[in-house]
Amino acid sequence: MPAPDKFFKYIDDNADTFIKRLAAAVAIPSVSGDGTHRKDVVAMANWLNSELKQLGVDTKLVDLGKHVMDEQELDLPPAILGKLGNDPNKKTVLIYGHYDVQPASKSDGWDTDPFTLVVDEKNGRLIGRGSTDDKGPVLGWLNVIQYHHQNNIPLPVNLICCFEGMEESGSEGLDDLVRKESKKGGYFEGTDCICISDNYWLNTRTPALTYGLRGLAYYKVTVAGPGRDLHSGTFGRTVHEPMTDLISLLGTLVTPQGDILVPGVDDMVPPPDEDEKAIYAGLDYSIADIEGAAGGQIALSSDKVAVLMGRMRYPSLSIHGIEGAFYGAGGKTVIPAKVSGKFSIRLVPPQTPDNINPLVIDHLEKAFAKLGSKNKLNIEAAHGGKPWMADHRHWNYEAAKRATKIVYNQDPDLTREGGSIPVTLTFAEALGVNVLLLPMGRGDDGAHSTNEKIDKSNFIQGSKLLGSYLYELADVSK
Ligand SMILES: NCC(=O)N[C@@H](Cc1c[nH]cn1)C(=O)O
Ligand SMILES: [Zn+2]
Ligand SMILES: [Zn+2]
Repeated sequence: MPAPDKFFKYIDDNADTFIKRLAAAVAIPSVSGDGTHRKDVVAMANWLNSELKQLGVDTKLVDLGKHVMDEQELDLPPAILGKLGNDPNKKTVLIYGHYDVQPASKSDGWDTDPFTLVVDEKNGRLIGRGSTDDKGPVLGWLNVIQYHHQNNIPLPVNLICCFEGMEESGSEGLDDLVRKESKKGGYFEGTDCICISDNYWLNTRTPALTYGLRGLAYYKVTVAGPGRDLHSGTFGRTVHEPMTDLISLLGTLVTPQGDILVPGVDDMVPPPDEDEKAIYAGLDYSIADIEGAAGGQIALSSDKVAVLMGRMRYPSLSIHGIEGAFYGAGGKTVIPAKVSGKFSIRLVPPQTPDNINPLVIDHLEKAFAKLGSKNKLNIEAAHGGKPWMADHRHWNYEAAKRATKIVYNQDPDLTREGGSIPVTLTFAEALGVNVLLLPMGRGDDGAHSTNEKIDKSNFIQGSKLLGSYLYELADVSK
């Protein structure tokens, strides 16, 4: 049975209430990558847990232990596990999402306070950190549950929830929990399929289902030498400068055209055949889409297939920042004593952090040796995850295709995502079931960026899509 009309009407009628709930979630600055915000991440867990409980979900908070971040030992935020329904005649779907967010501050270039949801009625946008990644989609599930709870209607499937607060910082602690709870007698036992809403459409007009994610290998490379920051007038051309060494090293990693210079990394990936290229050629996508989403006319190629393959089926290396460098206003003439460059590589099959790390470390050590510097080099392979691919001909995808057609009256694009959600592969391997990525937001939402938004229509239609997917799941033959 498809989702009833009164479900769709309920979502439309309650849009303002749902937006208020999203505003309350955005107001909690649950930045997992900044230790000073850890109490906020925990506050967000408590808030979400309490909302779920009020909607009749049987939840528990799971302590994931401690970890060290920036030389400080911190409690990991809890995972929230929940169950709704336990009917042996229904399918059981596990939904995953995250309640932590990327850092954001007005000084990064936001037009408004990132933690105050701005309802831009003129453009139909809800602007705030986490609006699309991933508080909006997580609350989309709550919107669906609320309709059933308030109307005393059972869900068409049994639901198991797993929400975490460390996704943006390597999902620490979660893999062990997923493996433990996937065993016989564990919390996730009986799961038939998984749905994750934590990525984006390719463009701004075509809904998508996603069957692949790139993996990630994240690095911190530190160069240190002087005992303290130095005056460049007194010490310039007198000592080996850490910043100069680091810039030289970072310059050996990738070309401005995106080719990865670490020997062996690009070569590991087999070239596409003509059939695969035809898949990319058939996607509803243009150079204007990528340039619109990037906010500049800066695409690496004017060939749509080349650009899509760069995002979906090739690795990429990005340099993110330099810790310890002078970056403020004014012209401070300092030689920083210790600087750390941060970069990451998005991985595609058959690449994994285990087979990429030795190549990167070997390359950096050789490049540093060539500099002839007396400074010291330290290389840290920080968090990472393997790439993931799923079978998009599976009934889980069929249910989502039908739901998309019902809600949007369109067939979805079938995409591979350039980003990473490392726990996806852990779920797939530990439970041995199909995983579907069902994005809610658009390609120009600006996740991780300034002025992150979700369109109001995507939040509302996306909530309908999640609900409709559950009804189609109940119907589809296994
Ligand atoms: N929406 C998924 C997402 O944004 N994932 C992050 C994961 C990550 C890893 N390190 C920091 N964040 C991504 O960057 O792809
Ligand atoms: Zn993210
Ligand atoms: Zn996310």
